[in-house]
Amino acid sequence: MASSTLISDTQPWKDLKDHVEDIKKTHLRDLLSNEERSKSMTVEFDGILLDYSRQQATLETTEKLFKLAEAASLKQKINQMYNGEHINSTENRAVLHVALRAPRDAVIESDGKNVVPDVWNVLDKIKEFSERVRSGSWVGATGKELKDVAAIGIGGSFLGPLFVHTALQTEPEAIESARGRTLRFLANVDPIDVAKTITGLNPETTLVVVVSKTFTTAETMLNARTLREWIISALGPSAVAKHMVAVSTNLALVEKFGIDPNNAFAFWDWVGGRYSVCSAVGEFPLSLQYGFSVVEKFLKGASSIDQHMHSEPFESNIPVLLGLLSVWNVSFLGYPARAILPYTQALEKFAPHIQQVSMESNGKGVSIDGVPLPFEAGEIDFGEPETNGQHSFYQLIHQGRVIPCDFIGVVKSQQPVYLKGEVVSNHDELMSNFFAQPDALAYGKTPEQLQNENVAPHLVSHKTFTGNRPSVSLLLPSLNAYNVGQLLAIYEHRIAVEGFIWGINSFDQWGVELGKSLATQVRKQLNAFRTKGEPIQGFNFSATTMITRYLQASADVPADPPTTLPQI
Ligand SMILES: O=P(O)(O)OC[C@H]1O[C@](O)(CO)[C@@H](O)[C@@H]1O
Repeated sequence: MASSTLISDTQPWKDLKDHVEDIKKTHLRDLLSNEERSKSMTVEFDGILLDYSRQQATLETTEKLFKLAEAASLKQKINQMYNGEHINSTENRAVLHVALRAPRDAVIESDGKNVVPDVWNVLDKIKEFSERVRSGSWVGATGKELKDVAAIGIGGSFLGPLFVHTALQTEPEAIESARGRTLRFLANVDPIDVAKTITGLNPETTLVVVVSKTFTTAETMLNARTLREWIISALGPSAVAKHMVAVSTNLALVEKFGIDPNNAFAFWDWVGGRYSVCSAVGEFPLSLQYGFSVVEKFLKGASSIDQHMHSEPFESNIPVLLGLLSVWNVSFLGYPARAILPYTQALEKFAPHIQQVSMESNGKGVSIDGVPLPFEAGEIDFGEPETNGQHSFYQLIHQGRVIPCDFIGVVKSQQPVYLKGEVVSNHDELMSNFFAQPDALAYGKTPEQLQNENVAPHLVSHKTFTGNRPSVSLLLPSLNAYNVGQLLAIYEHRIAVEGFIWGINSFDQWGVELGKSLATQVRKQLNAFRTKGEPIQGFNFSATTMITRYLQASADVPADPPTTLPQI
């Protein structure tokens, strides 16, 4: 274990700690009356507007945060990431998701090799293969076109692609290019998810894409074997070659599974699972559904933010500002959560994706050198598309705990609706809430205001809003593939910035291992009980009782059952 300095031991960290007292004396109501301050807290880049004037921060706070960035060597760490250094030190890997969306002529090196040509070889192969499937020149075992895709994968091999797919499903250009096609995702090992995925699909017209970086993830491999059985039982074993393809870094295991490695799409160990949506993990299924040209726009949007993140001074660098402010909220103001509130249904799956990117990256208890952190790192992320959340958890956000909020709005709706005679269009109605909520949180409502409104005295405290609740607002010009790419990259980089400041490794995930290995022990015992009647042993009283109860109550499950697939 090394003994490098923790960021909390540095003077800028201590200065910020002291500064909290000054900030506690302020109220957003007053801070927002300073127009100069507000003006300097808006940033615009490539059509995106960030307004962070509703943060509990003054210009002094941001100055101090920039000093903290300096103490954390933020610039050097960003450069190390872009230069392909092995910043994921516990796995001895580079972190180069930026190379996945770099222009064809860019040079990004990892271990002395420019990786961009490899990236584009795979992208070209994705383009070529998806065009063959989409044009009907690659057909299934019975000669029928493959109109439907079932992508099997979990975690980073699922959440990012699902978020992008959901965002594009209602986008006019994407709708046109996806006409007549279906893309579904199978993630959960729960057989109900298998049933939901294959319901209404015909094996004859379905292409199954197995997406797994390692090709060993228990859930994904069982689901892959299940859909292989679904194909084989309908079309025979030889159909697998036509109906199953893969995305993985482990091409040897792909072949062992029975998928022709020529029909596999590679990526590399320098792509973290949760940062892999721009690799074949997302690009291949999305390209099958929407065509490569749509996917390429998504990559270009992400690339634009990559360049901004790399070269823009911190004062106007959107991901850096967002990252620093998150650290301020979590580590100094003591707000452990963050609500992600997109005012567009198309971003329905954005918060679930960011939950993994953020919580798997920054949910760490030790520094990158293995030193226990004397402060909390990471955020609890949650969110809903609005205005649904307003009718669900906003009560707590307004009058209960303080939860810093990300308001994400879009200028032009993907699907505008105008009704003659209505006061505003449907999108204006939605956006009225986007503009109102941040101020409601910031200003609140005082007892004096309520008294002036003649509110009954016994209700005044119930109707009081303390305000002073921080948020940031991001306004996107529209939500096409390009903007979706921008949004993804902003959050990926913001989360990396937070980790760089906290001095943790945001690119490993050892915390997911323990539960997996305990499940392996349970799996063995379930099998031993069902096949040989062996008693449950090696667990504590609680687990033994629960497992035994489960097994006894499902004793009708045969020891060696015939293959059974969902019947819906
Ligand atoms: O792509 P794979 O190797 O199947 O892994 C899936 C997911 O499992 C994890 O390792 C742990 O949940 C994630 O980091 C990863 O995205």
